[in-house]
Amino acid sequence: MKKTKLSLLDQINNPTDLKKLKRSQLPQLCDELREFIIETVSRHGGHFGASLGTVELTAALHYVMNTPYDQLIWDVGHQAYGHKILTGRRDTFHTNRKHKGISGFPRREESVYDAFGTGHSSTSISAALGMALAAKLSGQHDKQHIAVIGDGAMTAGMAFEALNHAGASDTNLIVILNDNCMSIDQNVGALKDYLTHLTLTGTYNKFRKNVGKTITKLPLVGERSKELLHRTKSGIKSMLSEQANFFEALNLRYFGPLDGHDVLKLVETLQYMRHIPGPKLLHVITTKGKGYAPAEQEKTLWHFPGLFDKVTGKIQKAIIDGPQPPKYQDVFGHSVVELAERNDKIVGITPAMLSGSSLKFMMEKMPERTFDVGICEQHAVTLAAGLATQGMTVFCNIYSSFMQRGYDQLVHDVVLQQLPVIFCLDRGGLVGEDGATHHGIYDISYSRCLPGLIISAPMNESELRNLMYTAQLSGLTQPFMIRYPRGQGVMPNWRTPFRKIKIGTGRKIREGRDLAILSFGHPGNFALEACEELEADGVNVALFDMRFVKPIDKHLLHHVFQHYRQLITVEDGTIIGGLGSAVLEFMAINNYHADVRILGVPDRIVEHGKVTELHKECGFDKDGIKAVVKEMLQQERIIQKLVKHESL
Ligand SMILES: Cc1ncc(C[n+]2csc(CCOP(=O)(O)OP(=O)(O)O)c2C)c(N)n1
Ligand SMILES: CC(=O)[C@@H](O)[C@H](O)COP(=O)(O)O
Ligand SMILES: [Mg+2]
Repeated sequence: MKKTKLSLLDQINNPTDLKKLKRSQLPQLCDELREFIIETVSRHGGHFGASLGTVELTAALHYVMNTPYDQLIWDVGHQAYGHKILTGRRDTFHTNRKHKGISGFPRREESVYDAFGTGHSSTSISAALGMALAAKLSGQHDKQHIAVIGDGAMTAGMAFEALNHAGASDTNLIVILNDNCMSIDQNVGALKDYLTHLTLTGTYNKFRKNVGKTITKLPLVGERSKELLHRTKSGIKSMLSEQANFFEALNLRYFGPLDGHDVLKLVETLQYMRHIPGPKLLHVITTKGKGYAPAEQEKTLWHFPGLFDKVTGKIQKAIIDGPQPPKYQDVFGHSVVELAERNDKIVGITPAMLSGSSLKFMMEKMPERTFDVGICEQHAVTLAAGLATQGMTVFCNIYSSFMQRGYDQLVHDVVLQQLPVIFCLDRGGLVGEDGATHHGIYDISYSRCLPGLIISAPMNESELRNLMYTAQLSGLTQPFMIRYPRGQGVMPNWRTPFRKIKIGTGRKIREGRDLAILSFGHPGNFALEACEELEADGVNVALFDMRFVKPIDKHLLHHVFQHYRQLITVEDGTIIGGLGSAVLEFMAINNYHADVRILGVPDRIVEHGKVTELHKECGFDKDGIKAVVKEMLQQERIIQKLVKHESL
């Protein structure tokens, strides 16, 4: 049987194999790598456009650099599929983001080639600089440290903090700025405009590089020639560019802008750069979704398209009968527009998640009152605080895990000044395939300890609307947090009339005799299903939706502890410091005694997988709740029998 010729990609199980290729073979390798990513993501899902945009850069980096000795860090990491495939994970790549499969982001524990775990943006330069300083202190002067960071990730404060330090540290650091003019949505801000200017006035750099090459051909006589070289170039720089290059102003040697899809040019440039000491920045221009027309044309949609037909470019839509409940994010997005249409003090803020949060609806309708601030959560929070001091009603929408980035601003700028900012924390709870970096499971804990912060979670879409409506009513004098999960709610007919909710009140969902469940947010629906199924087995369980974890409904808790000996709390968040802890605190303070089980996310790192798999794994899905009810009641029966026996 004719043996099919192995493709180049099939021959590459690590970068050592890659280095065996002739340079002239690299363009073909890139074509094969791009096709492999398209094929696999079309069938298995995952982030898409970003990895297509870095195919050539990935191949060039692993061809030139001595990975894993040289440290290579991928910022955000959603663009590292090519890196994973070339570093020994080609044959497991189909398990990407799947339960017990490889992660969708670089992970140190997954591969020696993953120098640093990423997932939240803008950490790469700091991490690479840390590694570079360690190498310098250990005398590893030949070691390279490369941070690949996008133009979106470069807008974050910590990227600038790192650049500020890098420019003052004489280390072997290469920052590669992958500039595709995109974040998830269009990139925003003055830096984006500057990079465009830099790209358009590329003359300076090309000319400087040619001058540089000519001079370096002169017989180098040590420092004298280097000094001459540097003086000549700085003279040229001031002559050619009316403004100094921003990065050079911070003392990073700037190279570029370079065509980020010209793999041979990238190889040549990286080889040249790796021999130049000190911090450097290579500015490459790429196209997000490169090589797959639909992804090049609709970059935001193809950032994360889901499954698709790679031939037709048709994205698969789940076919489910009957009316479907909306995504919570869309309920937020449409409801904030409804509220803003009747309250002109309302403004909206998102740190670079315009589409993800659905604040895009408000941007479309009232752009002058909607602010996409870039990947700048810290700035978003304090911007909101500033707006609130002037009487604006601010809906600041930040994914729960990304809010971790703005925690000090929440404490210092909002809570300590008791400013009435409304924080809508989307992706509150386990998120699924994005995994540990993106699970929004600490927000209940990290906010419950803050004085004067109202913390709420809707059980469904109608409740979300009512909480949003209540929060924006005039007279709010405290910060107000509303957290809700990724994905759909439970109400196809969700556009219910706004209704004011009394802050700090829970609500009884169903009566019960044997045991009471206290839920917070969307998991109340899992508990309701469990109660209804248990009813069929003659088990009669009460359900209360707490709705607020701060201020907690003390009246309701007194009622529950006075009528039930067994309680279960359910929340989509860590069990440390969440609703369950609040209930136990109340029980102790008021000297009640009951058998309380706390269901939620256990105190360990929860990886990636379908969100239903993770709910099951953590034990707070419908079946998990049912099992705990039965076990508790069984235990109660045994205790009752023992007590009865002893009394005879
Ligand atoms: C702290 C943080 N905020 C927001 C995000 C969500 N996010 C993931 S990728 C991305 C855009 C990144 O843009 P860029 O760095 O330019 O990479 P590109 O997708 O263009 O390759 C954003 C906002 C994140 N991962 N981390
Ligand atoms: C890479 C990244 O951080 C974002 O793309 C994130 O994965 C978006 O999450 P959602 O899909 O929940 O909007
Ligand atoms: Mg970008």
